[in-house]
Amino acid sequence: MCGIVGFFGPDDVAHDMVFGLTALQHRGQDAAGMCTFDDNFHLCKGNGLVADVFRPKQLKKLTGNIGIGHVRYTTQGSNDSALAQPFTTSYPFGLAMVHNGNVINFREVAKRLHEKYHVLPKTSNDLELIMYTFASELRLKNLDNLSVVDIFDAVETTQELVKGAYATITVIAGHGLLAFNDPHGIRPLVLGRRDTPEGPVFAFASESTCFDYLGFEFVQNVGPGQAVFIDKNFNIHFKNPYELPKAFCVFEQIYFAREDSTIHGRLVARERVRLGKLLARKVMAAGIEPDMVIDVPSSGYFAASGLAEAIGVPYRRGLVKNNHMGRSFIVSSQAGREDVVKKKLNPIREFVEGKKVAVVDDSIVRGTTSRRIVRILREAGATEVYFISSAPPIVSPCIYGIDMAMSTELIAANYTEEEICRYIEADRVVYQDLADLQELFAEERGHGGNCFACFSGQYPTGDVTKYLRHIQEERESHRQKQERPTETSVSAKAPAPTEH
Ligand SMILES: O=P(O)(O)OC[C@H]1O[C@H](OP(=O)(O)OP(=O)(O)O)[C@H](O)[C@@H]1O
Ligand SMILES: NC(=O)CC[C@H](N)C(=O)O
Ligand SMILES: [Mg+2]
Repeated sequence: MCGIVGFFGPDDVAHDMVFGLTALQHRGQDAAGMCTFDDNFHLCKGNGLVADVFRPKQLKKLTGNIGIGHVRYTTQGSNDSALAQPFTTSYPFGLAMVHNGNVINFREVAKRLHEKYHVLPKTSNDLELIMYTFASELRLKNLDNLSVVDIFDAVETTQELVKGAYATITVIAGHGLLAFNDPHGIRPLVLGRRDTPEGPVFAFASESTCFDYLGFEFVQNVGPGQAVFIDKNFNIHFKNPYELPKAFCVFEQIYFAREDSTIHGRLVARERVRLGKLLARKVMAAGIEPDMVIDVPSSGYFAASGLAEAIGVPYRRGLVKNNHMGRSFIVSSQAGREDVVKKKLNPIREFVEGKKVAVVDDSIVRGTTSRRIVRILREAGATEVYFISSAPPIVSPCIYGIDMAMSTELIAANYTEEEICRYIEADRVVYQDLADLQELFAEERGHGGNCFACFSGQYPTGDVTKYLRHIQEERESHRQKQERPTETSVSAKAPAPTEH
């Protein structure tokens, strides 16, 4: 789940882009990159966080009033710095592109590019497939007199050929800034504007939180299949009117997106509180009577506060997060994830000692976090620990940009709730019901529809049987290179449940 930005205004954009990318750091920690254009492309990218990659020396070189940026969470290809985004190609015009998502028919697209256009991508990053497909279609147009219709036509063909999830931003050198979405609009993308005495600055970003930091006004979400083009005179053009998506990733609302972002009219923080309140019915039906509700920082907070309010039990922050640690789930190896979880969270003994604690997290995916948390809460003296997930059990792989492509690593795909409870050594485990989640996010409420594939196994992009296999093979080939097995690793196979 990468983060992307694109800026176009009267002055240099690199500083705004660093701000924007920093606000999106939660979407990707593997690599960061930026590309600006004045009379040439200026590209800076590498592995690490935004603050590591863009030092003042590099920023000075990123001149130009148009540019794109990326923070990467790898879902295709390796973690090698050569695969960091953006990517550029010199023909036609000079294109620089970033994307968030995952191309599922990557083998077919690569084959077509090779056979029809004799293109060989440099890396196995799926972004290259989107970029070269778009470039190959664009170069068939009248390049001496390129029109917006030509650009949108090339976008449309790209959207027909490339399947999966992709929110993209492209600099077309000398022409303008283009953003387009996959036909289902699975990933978020928003357009903002800031007026300055020198003229407007337009920006695209994965999440609206970027605009709050930078004093931009939110203009609109980029809808499913929609394309938006800002031309060199700062006129704005739309391919298709905005429509609500029918398959927006619900896991963005549950975990990925930042709480202060509003996506398709839904404030993420509010949705998480609602998810927490919704859990009350199940918690009460389970006969659980906690003395206090605590959250797993960071993403469990709003659901925990919602549940506490709904069941009338005090909420306390019972676990402290080391603010210098990032997210654990998006680390690419199991050893790395375990290391982050260990360093990240510490219980406040005096709050939890002698208490029956309901600990709320947004999700249990591989069980890395929950297992550790239950253990440290018990060590801190909690008498009972109930682990409560605001997401339903994750039983199916994601092929749209979350790196959980193999069902073998999803604990709920392999074990029953009782077995999971034993494995994480909790007294009770309570999951959100999928039906309740679907009701809460129901389309008729006027916010569009969602993709629930990781909970339901129903994929919105048609029959994906062969793509599931292709993606699994692709991920396995990279895992084998980078995984070090550890004692508690659940990545090769979900854990064998143990008694306690
Ligand atoms: O069952 P697991 O495989 O451990 O995955 C689920 C955990 O990972 C995420 O936390 P993360 O540390 O990534 O981010 P956060 O700080 O936003 O909560 C999520 O919020 C859960 O805590
Ligand atoms: N999570 C994402 O959006 C990843 C984008 C792309 N598939 C990559 O691996 O770079
Ligand atoms: Mg978490």
